[in-house]
Amino acid sequence: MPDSTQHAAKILIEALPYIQRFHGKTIVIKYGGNAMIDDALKESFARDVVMMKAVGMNPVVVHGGGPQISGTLARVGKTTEFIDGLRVTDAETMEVVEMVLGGLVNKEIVSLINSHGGKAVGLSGKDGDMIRARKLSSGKPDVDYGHVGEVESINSSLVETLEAERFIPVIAPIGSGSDGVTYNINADSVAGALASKLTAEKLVLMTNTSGVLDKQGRLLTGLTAEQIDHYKQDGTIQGGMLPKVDCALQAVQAGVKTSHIIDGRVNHALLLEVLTDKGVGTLIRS
Ligand SMILES: Nc1ncnc2c1ncn2[C@@H]1O[C@H](COP(=O)(O)OP(=O)(O)O)[C@@H](O)[C@H]1O
Ligand SMILES: CC(=O)N[C@@H](CCC(=O)OP(=O)(O)O)C(=O)O
Repeated sequence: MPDSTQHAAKILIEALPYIQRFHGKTIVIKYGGNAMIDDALKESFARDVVMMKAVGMNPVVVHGGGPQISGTLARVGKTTEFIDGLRVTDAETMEVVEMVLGGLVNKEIVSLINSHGGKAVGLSGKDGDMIRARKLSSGKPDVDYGHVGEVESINSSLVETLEAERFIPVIAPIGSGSDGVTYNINADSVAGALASKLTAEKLVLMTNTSGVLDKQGRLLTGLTAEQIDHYKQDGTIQGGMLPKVDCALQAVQAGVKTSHIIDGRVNHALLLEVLTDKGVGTLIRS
């Protein structure tokens, strides 16, 4: 056998148990804005999602786009502020967030997946009344996040219908309040809540670090609830990593089998995580 055929056969043999184990199972993937760095990586992500669907898994994509929102705000001369990893969102910022996430970023991902042979459908949490949100309180008297929301409830019937028809849902993290107000929700939180609602097999959060790192920059390959608490208190975990570990933990506590924080800057990181036993990031257990 030529070397390349042997190599492909070896990969397939390694992947087979995972393909069987995850057949028909839902895997919620959070694709962070920081992992959408260049065209080659975006292509690799789209190929991985299509491949997962082709072998019988049900990938559901929730995307971010924080850097893309910040870029557009800067172009229109608007400053933006993050507190504990969340963007303080006034009414004008909310309009930009909805345009960038629900429009540009969502449709770019849908097009990429479709150009690789998938059948992606782009949605925001408003479609099918999927994400009911309420205003998020900062818990501090002097901090008002504005239009930042938290998930109140999820109606997953639209996602389930799409999955059953072999579509790949691609969801922008925007929700409506019962008061009709539009809310900007951190994409990690939406992915976690959706994974819990769907009792997904896995929640995979793709970001721009090799996983959760300790103070010396070493990868923490596994984290429990107690360790997360400890690393939050001593400041090891901060900023954008805070909503990530919180929702990853909530998801496993709600019945999702495993949550993973992985490096979206690595080619085919998603397939490596799902189809091999090479741990490529941080695994979070309840
Ligand atoms: N302990 C930690 N390990 C890794 N990254 C951390 C840690 N604490 C804070 N961070 C920060 O969290 C960032 C990831 O969050 P964020 O920028 O919101 O990414 P994304 O756009 O993928 O959601 C990392 O780039 C890093 O700056
Ligand atoms: C409330 C809040 O912070 N919302 C995020 C939504 C997008 C997001 O989560 O994007 P990433 O995953 O790329 O960071 C924001 O406005 O940036």
